[in-house]
Amino acid sequence: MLLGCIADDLTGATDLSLMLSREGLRTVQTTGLPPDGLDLGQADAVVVALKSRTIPAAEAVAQSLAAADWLLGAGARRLFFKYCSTFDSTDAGNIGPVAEALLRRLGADFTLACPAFPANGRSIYQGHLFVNGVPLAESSMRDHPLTPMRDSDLRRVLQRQTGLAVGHVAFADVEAGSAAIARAFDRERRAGRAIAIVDAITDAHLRSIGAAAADLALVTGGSGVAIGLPAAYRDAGLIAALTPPAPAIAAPPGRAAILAGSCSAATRGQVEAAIAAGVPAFRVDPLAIADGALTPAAVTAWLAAQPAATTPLVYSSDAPEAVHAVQARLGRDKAGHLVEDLLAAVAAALPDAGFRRLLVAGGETSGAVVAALGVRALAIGPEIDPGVPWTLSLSGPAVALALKSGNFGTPDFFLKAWRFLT
Ligand SMILES: Nc1ncnc2c1ncn2[C@@H]1O[C@H](COP(=O)(O)OP(=O)(O)O)[C@@H](O)[C@H]1O
Ligand SMILES: O=C(O)[C@@H](O)C(=O)COP(=O)(O)O
Repeated sequence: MLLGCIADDLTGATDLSLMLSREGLRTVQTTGLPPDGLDLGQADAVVVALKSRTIPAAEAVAQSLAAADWLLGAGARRLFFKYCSTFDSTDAGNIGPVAEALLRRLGADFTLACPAFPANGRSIYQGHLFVNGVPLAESSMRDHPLTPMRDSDLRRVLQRQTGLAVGHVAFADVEAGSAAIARAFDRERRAGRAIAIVDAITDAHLRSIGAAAADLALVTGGSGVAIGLPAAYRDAGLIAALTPPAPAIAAPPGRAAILAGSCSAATRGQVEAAIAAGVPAFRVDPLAIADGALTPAAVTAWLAAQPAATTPLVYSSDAPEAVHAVQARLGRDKAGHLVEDLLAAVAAALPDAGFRRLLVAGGETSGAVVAALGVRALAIGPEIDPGVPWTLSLSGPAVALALKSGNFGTPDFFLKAWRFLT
């Protein structure tokens, strides 16, 4: 293994795994620390998916260090810390504290931070993150249920999370190419800055950043900044060759269902489009879970009762005002856990009910679902949309899973995803 990756949520991990495998690294993804005896085969990269984005910072650090130790023990020569392309975090963490701890563990004094992902509309200019052309703090991310992002300047956001000095490599250096970026890294390092936000607007910028980062023991960012790493590692002689990804995966036969626990704008649009197209849909009301009126068994029974030719949808996705009202009644974390636990319990019952193809929307939601299913490792299959592949379970029940980041995918994602399965 060359590259050991630690992702702070599950959909982020599949996003990164897709990028690495598409660019030529043989990649295996695990949920939590790899299970004992997992055959890593010829893997060039292992991506460990944690569920550490919104847990207390000290726990996120401890889990990330445990993953780092496992990966380094298994031979990793470089580490990658994957967080969200919208930099999802709070002033308490967890991006700063985890990056800081990983640097210390590696004995390294410098890394970069770059969540840009142009294929999904995330770009960074003069340290500010834009989402589909809108400053982060004016995008729908300002109303995220768990990590509302109210400052677009990533230098300020990150500096509030860490005692290390945060630096910046700006557009002019990035546009000038990998040699200029490498010089800028040196400049930042000599100035005592340990983490530099790096501007990037295009994939070409990200490839230049990758080339300049081949020597860094730790890279941090979204999946976008991984685009240039495989070729850079090959050019640096760290791996012999790039390996093209497998073209398709054979999904286990069985029924299909969609579970959506994301309240992000893209998912809400996908829910609306699916309902408009006639997909049978069940709306989960968090208050009904809280007062015991809605149980996982009732939802599972509803799914099983839908016509076999349909792909039913269970969703809790709601508009920001409705989410705020629920959170005011139940508390933010309790509301989140009630919904996650219900969808996870439903998912756990689905393989035995004949459902073997599941599309899950939402990072936290996917983490809860995959844990409940008992799936510990995933093979990466074809891309549905940028950042979202089909995956196949390598442990636990045989299921095909599309784990969709809340804000990814075209409006018809819930309708078209099935076409990519064989
Ligand atoms: N109607 C709702 N009211 C309050 N919280 C909700 C509701 N629906 C889902 N949630 C919670 O919001 C969070 C969404 O996070 P996540 O699944 O990561 O989606 P995303 O990928 O969009 O960030 C989860 O904790 C989920 O349980
Ligand atoms: O980088 C990204 O945007 C995604 O890979 C990701 O991490 C998304 O997280 P969720 O929106 O919580 O699914």
